[in-house]
Amino acid sequence: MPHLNLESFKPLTYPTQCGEVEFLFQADYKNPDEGALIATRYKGREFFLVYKNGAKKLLKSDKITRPSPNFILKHALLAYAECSGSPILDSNVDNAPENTHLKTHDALKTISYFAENFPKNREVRIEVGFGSARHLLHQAAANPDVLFIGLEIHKPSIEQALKQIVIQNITNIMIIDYDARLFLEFVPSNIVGKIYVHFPVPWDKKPHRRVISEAFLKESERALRVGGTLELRTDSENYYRFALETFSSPAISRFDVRKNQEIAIVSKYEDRWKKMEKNIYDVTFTCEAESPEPDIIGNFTFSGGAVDPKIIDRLSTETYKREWGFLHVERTFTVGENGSMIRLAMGSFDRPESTYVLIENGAARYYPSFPVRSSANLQAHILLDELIHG
Ligand SMILES: C[S@@+](CC[C@H](N)C(=O)[O-])C[C@H]1O[C@@H](n2cnc3c(N)ncnc32)[C@H](O)[C@@H]1O
Repeated sequence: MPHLNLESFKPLTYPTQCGEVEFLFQADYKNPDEGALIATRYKGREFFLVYKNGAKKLLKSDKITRPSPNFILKHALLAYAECSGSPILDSNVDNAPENTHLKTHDALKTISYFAENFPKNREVRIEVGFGSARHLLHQAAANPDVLFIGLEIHKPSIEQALKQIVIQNITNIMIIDYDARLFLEFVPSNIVGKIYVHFPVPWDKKPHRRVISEAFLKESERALRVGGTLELRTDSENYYRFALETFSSPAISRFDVRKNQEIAIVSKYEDRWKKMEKNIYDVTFTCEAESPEPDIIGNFTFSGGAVDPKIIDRLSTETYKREWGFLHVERTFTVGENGSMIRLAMGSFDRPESTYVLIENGAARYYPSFPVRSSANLQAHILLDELIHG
């Protein structure tokens, strides 16, 4: 993770512009000696830099709002140090200019792109955790009429894929840096031809983090068109057994199992397992029925009426558990003289979302972007709205 180790941290006067980078405001931890978040805008992305005041004085990215590609973050870190006059002791941030491959691509999309206007004019295929992107690139080149959506959460893999998309001049791939477990809720019903889940992380010690789950399967079934398939390929005996159990629960669809089946393109992982002579399992789920469109109503605006800052402090001690999921205020911050900010975890237990709510002049809003518009997040929002308005 790119970071700077500073000799001393010097705050800015906000808002301020430093070249093309804007620094908008600073949110201090409740104990300001711990550090602060710095709201930053660059190349159309808004995110927080984090200053951590410990044995070292570190300036790095906030995990929740971290921008992609990495160039944006690196540039913002260096801009902060330069404009504030904070001397850098050491860092792992190079001063490399923006990668020209990344500059010209428009394959990288945000979740709001899909949430607002999901492309529906052609068959969609989704690859979950594309890694080296060998399979994704191969499939896209072989099926030019199909739109491929690649989901990944590992930034270097995303940058690699974007580079290859430009080099190979591929126009039918969209990449998104997003958790696959959250993404499917945004996909309209009955438009997906295939969902590939190849060699997912087995998470044997933390099975709740697995991509495959009953909820994922339900959403896949809704998004798939009749005859569409969800293809799990794994070398993990445990994951295979877990998938069999999970795939057995829905009543209306069927699945097939194959062992050591050859496919057209072999991924880096598959290469490795083959050399080790491991068994490779395919579990393929086929959708057999049309699904209705999802019925998610509501939005993420807060009702009017001033928010009492004292309530924010009280909220931070509790986790509110409900049948749809939970709401938990993880941290509170102060912003300037009268503002505050909270960091929340919310939504469903197996797909929690972390987000920030900024409170200025008694009015609350999510910052820098709305949570994902899932039914559990909307429920959590309704609860939060009630709580902060007493
Ligand atoms: C073991 S690698 C396999 C990569 C590739 N499919 C292959 O066969 O070579 C698993 C990939 O899934 C990604 N991943 C893990 N959890 C994910 C999630 N919830 N959403 C999207 N990608 C995820 C990881 O970052 C990693 O690149």
